[in-house]
Amino acid sequence: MELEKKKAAEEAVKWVKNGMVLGLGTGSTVEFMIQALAKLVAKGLQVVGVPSSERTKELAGNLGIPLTTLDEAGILDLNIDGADEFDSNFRLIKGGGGALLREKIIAFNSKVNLIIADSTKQVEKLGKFKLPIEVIPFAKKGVLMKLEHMNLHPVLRLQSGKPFTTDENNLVIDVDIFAIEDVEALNHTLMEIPGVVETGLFLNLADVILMGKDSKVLVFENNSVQTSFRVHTKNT
Ligand SMILES: O=C(CO)[C@H](O)[C@H](O)COP(=O)(O)O
Repeated sequence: MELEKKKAAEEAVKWVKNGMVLGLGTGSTVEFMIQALAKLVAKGLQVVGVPSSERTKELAGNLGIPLTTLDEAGILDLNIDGADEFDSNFRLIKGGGGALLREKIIAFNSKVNLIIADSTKQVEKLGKFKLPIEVIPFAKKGVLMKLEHMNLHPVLRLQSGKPFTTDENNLVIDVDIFAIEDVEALNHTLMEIPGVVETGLFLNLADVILMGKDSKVLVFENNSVQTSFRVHTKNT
């Protein structure tokens, strides 16, 4: 899978043009992209990036990619991010790395959202991967009870035995949505629970998905909302 991630990441930087303001996602696939981007920057490409996490900020900064904030940047030209799952309607589950809130804010503020993924991320039905939900600590107990009541089998995410905290100092609760048919309605319901800040369901946001498949990269373009894929195969 590492090769597929790297292939997709290397294809993604071909979308970057001189002068662009870029959203920089989070995760191992994005890290391959940041390494490829840093090489182009070292050769003279002029871009500025808005990192979606402290982890990405550190890596991109260390590799010499000029960075700014979303406040400074405004609307971004191109956002490149990974995904934990995607389906044929370009709906994503994200947040495996816990950066879903900033990632979704960046995606919403970007002209084009390019998703890079290995082939294990393509699913017929969303939900084998648990859906992350970012929650304000004060609301933890009530949100857990509500999610339990909704039969979503919530689990508070832990790290080294302690509650995992996001870059925005919130908690993450992972839920099982595999039995859910209408994820749009689910997302709406989840967002109405007081204390829920954001969910890892990225709906109507992905424009293009570059999926590494063996030594190739498949390009899925979302020309209109909720249409099936147009697929081109590129040998890279
Ligand atoms: O949403 C994310 C982080 O919050 C990542 O994009 C997602 O977890 C995929 O990660 P990876 O590229 O390591 O498989």
